[in-house]
Amino acid sequence: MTTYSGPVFDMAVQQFEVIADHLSVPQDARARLLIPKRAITVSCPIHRDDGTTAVFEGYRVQHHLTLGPTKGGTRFAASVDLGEVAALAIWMSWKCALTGLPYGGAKGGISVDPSNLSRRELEALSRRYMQEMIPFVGPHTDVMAPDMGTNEQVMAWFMDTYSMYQGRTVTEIVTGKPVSAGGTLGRREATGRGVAHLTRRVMNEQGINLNHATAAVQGFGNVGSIAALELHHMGVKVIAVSDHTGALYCASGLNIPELVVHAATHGSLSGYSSELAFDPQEVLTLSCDVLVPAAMERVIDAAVATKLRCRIVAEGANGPTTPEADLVLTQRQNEIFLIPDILCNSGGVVVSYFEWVQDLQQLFWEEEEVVRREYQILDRAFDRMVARASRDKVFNRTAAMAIGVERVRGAKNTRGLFP
Ligand SMILES: NC(=O)C1=CN([C@@H]2O[C@H](COP(=O)(O)OP(=O)(O)OC[C@H]3O[C@@H](n4cnc5c(N)ncnc54)[C@H](OP(=O)(O)O)[C@@H]3O)[C@@H](O)[C@H]2O)C=CC1
Ligand SMILES: O=C(O)CCC(=O)C(=O)O
Repeated sequence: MTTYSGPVFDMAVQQFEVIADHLSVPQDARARLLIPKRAITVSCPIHRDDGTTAVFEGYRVQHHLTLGPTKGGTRFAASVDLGEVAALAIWMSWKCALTGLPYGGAKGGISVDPSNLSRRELEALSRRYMQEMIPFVGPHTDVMAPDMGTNEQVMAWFMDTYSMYQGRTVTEIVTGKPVSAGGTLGRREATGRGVAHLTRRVMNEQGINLNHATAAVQGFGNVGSIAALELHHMGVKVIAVSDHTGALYCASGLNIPELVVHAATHGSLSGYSSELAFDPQEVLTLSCDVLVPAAMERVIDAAVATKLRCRIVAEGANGPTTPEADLVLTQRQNEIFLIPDILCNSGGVVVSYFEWVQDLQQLFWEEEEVVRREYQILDRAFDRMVARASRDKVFNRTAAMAIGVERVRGAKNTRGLFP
């Protein structure tokens, strides 16, 4: 029995069971690997601008502490609940283990639609959330970062709130901060950049000419917009993009640099062009070389997976593909190459790790070095996944997760029963 529930948590469990079966993990050892170590639920009251008081529920789940502090983003979205956050924390563990980072996984969030808050309300809520979390986080316990609905500014408020409590500046308490507040060069771009780097690698290995290739991107936030921009700079025609306000399509390729500026200025893709407007449902099943889901979980179900008309799925989002869709994609793996989320979007946490290391040492790197080291770690993890998939004759997600789960399991077994 567990306190966690919901479709996203169920999905994390289903995925884990596939890996546990593959690795022949005994039934009585599975809960120890899967069930999170700690879950914190807090209520965050704030004064609204109209003088009323509102209370928002916040969460933080720390999956395991076996390899070091826990690490993971903080999501502000209406969908957030304990089950979703727990699933995301579990996925962070496999991701950090796959890439060889000295972390367990964590994730947090507040059940709130941030677009309904003024900037003052957002600051009050961010500060209150961190204040409630102070007893449970720390640079060597649990280090937060951005995720959906949060950004560098929110991280700066988190860092400032924690630091005021400590009576000194503790930049290493969160990553994804602005460079002016102890952040690293290259973190804002890191996730999308990593998605594009791995996509280019697969295109090169599959003999797909980048200058003739097309891509469709769902989600135009931090991950989706940077992935689209990087692919555009590599010569790929990005023919469709979407956010929650709608989608845009242009067969000869969208002007991505202009769209990035539009989205930054207007807060969404809305209002860019009515002539290019397109059905958002169609973005995932467009005929293209690369599909980048970079928004929500569970958008590729079995029905969508059957209809996919791309050659590469580069999972920028966490958990965009359901286990039922994985069965379809396993059957279609000769046609469609999957770059699974825990590898594809891991550039974000890899550069967060660099930020934490730089903050601890107070020694800062050039952006070139950040990017070079990011790609080196991604390439190594990619090589390991491909070798494992070929050795065990399994789907890419199974191979990537098996490496992650195995590393956590190995560390737990070596340390003994209790960590
Ligand atoms: N930020 C990071 O470093 C990392 C993020 N991720 C994952 O990447 C995904 C995106 O995160 P991030 O880019 O940071 O989040 P953002 O909040 O910056 O952007 C999310 C984007 O998704 C869009 N969106 C939301 N719902 C829908 C929908 N139903 N259809 C189409 N678009 C939608 C949003 O639109 P709108 O703005 O209009 O609401 C926005 O463009 C998440 O799964 C996150 O967990 C993974 C690794 C690291
Ligand atoms: O940068 C980090 O620490 C975590 C990023 C994140 O939340 C993720 O990879 O899903």
